[in-house]
Amino acid sequence: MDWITAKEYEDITYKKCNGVARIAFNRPNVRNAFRPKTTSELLDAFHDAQEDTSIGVVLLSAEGPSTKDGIWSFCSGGDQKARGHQGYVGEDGYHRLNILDVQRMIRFMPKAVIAVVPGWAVGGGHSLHVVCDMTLASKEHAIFKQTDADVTSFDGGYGSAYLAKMVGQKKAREIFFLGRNYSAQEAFEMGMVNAVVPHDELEATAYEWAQEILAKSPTSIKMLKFAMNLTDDGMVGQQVFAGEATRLAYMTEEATEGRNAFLEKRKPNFEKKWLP
Ligand SMILES: CC(C)(COP(=O)(O)OP(=O)(O)OC[C@H]1O[C@@H](n2cnc3c(N)ncnc32)[C@H](O)[C@@H]1OP(=O)(O)O)[C@@H](O)C(=O)NCCC(=O)NCCSC(=O)c1cc(O)c2ccccc2c1O
Repeated sequence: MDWITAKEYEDITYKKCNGVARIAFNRPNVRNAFRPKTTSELLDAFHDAQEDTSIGVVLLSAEGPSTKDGIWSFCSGGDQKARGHQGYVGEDGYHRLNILDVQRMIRFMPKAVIAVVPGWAVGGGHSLHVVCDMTLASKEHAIFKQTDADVTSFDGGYGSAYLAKMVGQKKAREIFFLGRNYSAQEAFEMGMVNAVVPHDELEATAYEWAQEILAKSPTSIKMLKFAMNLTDDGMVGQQVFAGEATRLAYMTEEATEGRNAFLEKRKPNFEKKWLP
């Protein structure tokens, strides 16, 4: 794989290769905890990947291991050192909970996003893997854990309610109420991980999965993602799906006729356009 750096950041790395974008947490010595700078950088990189028509799949991964103790992490959630009275405090002094913006970006972006989990996926880091379209986990090092109820910073949206749709209500409550550690294999068995992969093969496997998706029709992948989101996303899910339906409608003859009629100041002629 010939990854090319797309943009330099402080808290993340951002690379591209053959239709795949790889966005990776890069604070391994604090288990890849995120602070407002991290989330701003994530939003910027995800936005770039969304706009780039050569990119079809995004891998959300992590650099590592920690240079302090050699331990691998995906993300340990909000940086507790950056947490103030109302939320996480940015360099500008304002309090933010903007990881939820990142979740929505992943959820609503018209491209597949795969979480590549090389180690700890904890708290808000656990919620991030939940919101990604698929998850691949390191057989040796991935550990899934929910600490939200330990630190009074709970994700009442996708991180918990959507997780419950994924693994079942009883299991989701166990994950949040007990805050235990789960191995990649246990996470796979409960349905929140797609595959358990030997650590050395994790990144290559994620890239291969991305290449398989890239061979499919982009419109189909987008519409299928939004269709699967729709039932859980209420009116916003309908809006996102319907927006793409409108885009497809723009491509019809009748849309051209409607637009031309307006511009030519005449009545549109939709005769014989009532398709069965
Ligand atoms: C992840 C761990 C279970 C790993 O344990 P381990 O024993 O392997 O490592 P250490 O505990 O010794 O950590 C090494 C090193 O990293 C620092 N660190 C780890 N995690 C964080 C963190 N989240 N913030 C800051 N620093 C962290 C740790 O202090 C050590 O530093 P040294 O200087 O001492 O070397 C374990 O580390 C752990 O439990 N971490 C905390 C997990 C956690 O509670 N995360 C926050 C959950 S809440 C959250 O993420 C969240 C954020 C939001 O913005 C939300 C917004 C809206 C809704 C919900 C949100 C939300 O849930």
